[in-house]
Amino acid sequence: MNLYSPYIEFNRKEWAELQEHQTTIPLTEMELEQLKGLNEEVSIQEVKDIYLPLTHFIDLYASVSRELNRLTASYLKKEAGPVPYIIGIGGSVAVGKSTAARLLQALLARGKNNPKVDLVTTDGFLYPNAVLEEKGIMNRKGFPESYDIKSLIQFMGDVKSGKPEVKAPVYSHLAYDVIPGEEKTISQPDILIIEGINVLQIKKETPLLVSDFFDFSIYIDAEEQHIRHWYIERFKLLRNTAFQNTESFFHSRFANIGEEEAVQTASQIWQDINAKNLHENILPTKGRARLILKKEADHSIQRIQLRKL
Ligand SMILES: Nc1ncnc2c1ncn2[C@@H]1O[C@H](COP(=O)(O)OP(=O)(O)O)[C@@H](O)[C@H]1O
Ligand SMILES: CC(C)(COP(=O)(O)O)[C@@H](O)C(=O)NCCC(=O)O
Repeated sequence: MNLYSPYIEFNRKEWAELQEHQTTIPLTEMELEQLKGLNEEVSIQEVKDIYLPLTHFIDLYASVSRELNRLTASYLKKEAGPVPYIIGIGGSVAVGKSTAARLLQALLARGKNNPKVDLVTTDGFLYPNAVLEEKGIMNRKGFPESYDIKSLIQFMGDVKSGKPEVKAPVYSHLAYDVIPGEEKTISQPDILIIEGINVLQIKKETPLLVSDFFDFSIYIDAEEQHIRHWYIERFKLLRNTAFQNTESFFHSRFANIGEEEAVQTASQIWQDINAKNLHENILPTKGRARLILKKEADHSIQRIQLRKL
């Protein structure tokens, strides 16, 4: 290992072995099966080797952060109030952010004192399709200009300040749009996970960045060829499920297309929109994450990089 690298690097085996020194009771077989139901995609081995050590590591950081908040309040003689520990998860479209976020939420909620763990995705802060159409940027959904970044920053500030009830708009992959009037209420969680392709981006128009509110950040990385394949597979899955729903934005266009045409369509959308966004706006944010999880073709995480500070 390069002693002067900004990262501490682990291969899968080294990371999994961190778990052996844990005193916390490991997941029971029944809990693992329950998690499988929640995250049918992630293998139990992946939970044991990667996500359990990650959960314990984040737990450690969160408990030190809580102690620092307590000591600060005591020194300043000011009651700090509840300050959520905020974890950001970034990475490409279809790299596995929401799958990892759901699993991490379930595992962290099992921690000492059963912390309240909420999960929000930045998709909800996309402008509605009507606005994207009006701005002529429907083909740039997911690019920085397609988000109401000021509302997202306001949301982050309200949550971090411990406001009792903070509302986040909700995006539907079925409708392919923000759901009018639908909101998710965040009520002083102990931990908030916020996942999205833009969580580590630097925007010049806002004095603060989304990541200024983070206590920890993760970038899920993979070779583009793998992510493209995962995107196409997800599109095919959606075609056979969500797109069959007449409510789906894509129903009329994609519900009855053949497999070959579905692959061609997904490949074109990937190339024209998501790959361009990955190169221009998402991959450049990888170095800002505290932890980089590198996936291989089968979604298994084989390399973990922890930025020293
Ligand atoms: N660990 C995993 N094992 C197997 N499949 C996965 C895993 N993580 C994600 N996937 C699959 O990859 C695709 C993209 O995952 P998703 O969580 O939707 O990505 P994102 O939220 O980054 O867009 C989905 O079809 C999902 O089922
Ligand atoms: C809404 C999204 C920007 C969010 O990305 P994700 O949650 O998939 O990481 C993306 O799924 C998307 O819709 N991109 C536009 C091009 C496309 O239809 O894939």
